[in-house]
Amino acid sequence: MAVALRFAAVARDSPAAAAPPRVGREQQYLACAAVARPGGRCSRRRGLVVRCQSGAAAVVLNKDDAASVAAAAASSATGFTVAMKFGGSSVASAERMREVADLILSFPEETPVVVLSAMGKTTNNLLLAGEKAVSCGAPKASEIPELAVIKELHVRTIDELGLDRSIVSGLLEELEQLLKGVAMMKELTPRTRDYLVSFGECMSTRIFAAYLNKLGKKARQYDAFDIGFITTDDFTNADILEATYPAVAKRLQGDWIDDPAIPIVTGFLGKGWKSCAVTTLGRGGSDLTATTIGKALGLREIQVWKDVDGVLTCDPNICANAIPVPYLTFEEAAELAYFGAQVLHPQSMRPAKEGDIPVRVKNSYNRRAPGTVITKTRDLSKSILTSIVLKSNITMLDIVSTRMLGQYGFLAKVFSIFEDLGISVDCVATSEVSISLTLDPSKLWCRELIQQELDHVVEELEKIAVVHLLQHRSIISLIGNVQRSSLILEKAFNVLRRNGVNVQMISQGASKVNISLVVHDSEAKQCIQALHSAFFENGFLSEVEEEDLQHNGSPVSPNGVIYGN
Ligand SMILES: Nc1ncnc2c1ncn2[C@@H]1O[C@H](COP(=O)(O)OP(=O)(O)O)[C@@H](O)[C@H]1O
Ligand SMILES: N[C@@H](CC(=O)OP(=O)(O)O)C(=O)O
Repeated sequence: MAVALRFAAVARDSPAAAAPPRVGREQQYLACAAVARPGGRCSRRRGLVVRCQSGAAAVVLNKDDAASVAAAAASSATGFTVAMKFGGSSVASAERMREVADLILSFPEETPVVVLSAMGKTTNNLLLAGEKAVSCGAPKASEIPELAVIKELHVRTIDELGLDRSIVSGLLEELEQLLKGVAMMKELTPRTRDYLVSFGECMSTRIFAAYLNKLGKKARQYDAFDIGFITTDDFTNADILEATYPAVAKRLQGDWIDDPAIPIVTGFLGKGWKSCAVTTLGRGGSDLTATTIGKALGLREIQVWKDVDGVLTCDPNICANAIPVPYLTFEEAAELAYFGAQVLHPQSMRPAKEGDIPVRVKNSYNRRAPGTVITKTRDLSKSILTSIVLKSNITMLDIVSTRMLGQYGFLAKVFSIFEDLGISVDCVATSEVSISLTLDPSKLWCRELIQQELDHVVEELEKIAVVHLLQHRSIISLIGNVQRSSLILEKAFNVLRRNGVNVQMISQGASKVNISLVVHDSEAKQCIQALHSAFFENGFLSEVEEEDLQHNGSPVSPNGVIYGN
C-alpha cells in the first residue's frame, strides 16, 4: 500500500495535500485507513472505525474503495487530472508530434499523464522485420527494408524537431542487434516478438518527451515495464495484473512530488510477473495502458486521441457515411471493441468501468469535433441502434447431440472440451439437442486457430455429437438497445431478405446491448453497408421517434415507461 504511504507522508508535510481539493474529509480518512492496514486490508471487520497513522478515525468500506480513494487523494495532491493517449496515427511524424504537443499545451488547466503508441506503422514494420529476419540469414539482417524505414522515420523526426539523434541511436543499434540474433537463431518466439515491438513505443516516447522539454514544458519519459505495469506472461496478449495499480500510482506520484514533470508513458507494454520480460497487451493495447493509469491515479477523465471523430456508427473503411456516436456506456463500448471495432482495445473499458472514469474518444486531427463520451450509464430511452460491427473470418460449429432428447450434461460436455483445449467461444445459440457456436480465432487477435487445432476440436466433439465445421463466416454485431430487439430485428431482417442474405445463426447475449448475426464472409460487407444505410442514412431513427410520439404522445421506453409529458 505504498500509494497510501506516500499520501500519508504528503498529508503530514504539504498543506495542499492535507486538504486535497477533490476528496472530502471522509474520503481522506479512507485513504488513511489504507495506510493503517498495509495492503489496503482492514484486519478488523469491514465498516469498523480504525485509527490511522495521523490519529484520525477512519471507516473502511472495502478494500477497493480504500485503494481507489487513496489513489484519488494522492492524485489530487500531485495534481494529475487526465490521461491523454495518442495513437500511432496521432504521432506518425514530426509534424504530428508538434500538433500533439500544441494540443497538450492548449489545456494549461490540466496536468496530464500522456500515453503514446509507436509512430505510424512502426509496430507493423517491426513485426515484418522480425519475420524477415527469421529467414534472411544473419549477414542480411541489417539490410531488411523495414529496418531502414524505421531508422529513417525516427531519425528524420528527430532532425525535424531539432533534437539530438542520441535520443534513439542506442535503441536503433540494439534493434539491429536483436534482428541479427533472430536471424542467427532462425526463430522468432512470442517473447522475442514482444521485445522486438517494444522498440516502437520506447522510441516515440523518448522523442516526444525530449521535444516537450525543448519547448520548455518539463516532461519525463517512462517505460511502462519499469514503472509497475505487471502482467501475465502471455506474450503478445498479456493481461494487466491488480498489483499494477498501486505500483504505477506510487511511481508516478512519487516522482511528481520529488520533481514535477509531465509523464510520457509507453503504451502497449508491460512486464511479465514470472518472466520479468517485456510483454505486450495485444494490438491497440495503448488504450488499455491509458485506462489502467486512469484507474490507478483516480483521474477525472481518460482521453484517447485517434484519427477519427470518435467511435462511429460503423468502420469508416466499410461505410464511408459512418457518423460519430456521441455517447456510449462502458458495456456498449466493450461489446463493440470485443466484436471487432478496431477503434478501441477490447479490454480497455475494464479499468475505466471499475474506476468509474469517463473515457472520451477524440480526433487529434480535428480537435473541435466533440468525440464520443463513454460512461457507466446513459439515457437509452430514445436509443435504438448505436453501431454496427464486423468480425470476419470466423469459424462456426454446428453440434448436434447423438443422444436422446432431454439428455442432461450435453452442454457441459461440449464446453468442457473447449475449456480443455483452451479455445474461447464468442457467440452461442442452443436448442434441446443442438448447439451452434462461433470460435474466437485467438484469445483475441494474436493466435490464429490453425487447422490442426480445429481438427482436434472436431475429433473430440464427434465422440458425443454430429459436428459441422463452417469456416469463412462473419459476425455482424448490432450494438444498441436490445430492449427494442423486435424493432431492430424486423428492420435488419427486412434489409437482409431484400439483399438475398440468409442468416446462419442469431445470438442475443445477456449484456442487452448486442445482437449478433452470422453470415458468410463473402456477403458480410454488402450486408453491413445495406444495414447502415437502412438504420442511419435514411431517417429511420427519427421516423421511429416520430412514431413513438404519435402512438403514445411521448417517446416510449421499451419497458413501457413514458418519458417527457
Ligand atoms: N466503429 C468505428 N469507429 C471509429 N473507428 C473505427 C471503427 N471501426 C474501425 N475503426 C478504425 O479504427 C481506427 C482508429 O483506431 P486505431 O487505428 O487503433 O487508432 P490509433 O492508432 O490512433 O489509436 C480508425 O481510423 C478507423 O479506421
Ligand atoms: N503500437 C501498438 C499499440 C497501439 O495501441 O497502437 P495504436 O494506438 O496505434 O492502435 C499497435 O500498433 O498495436
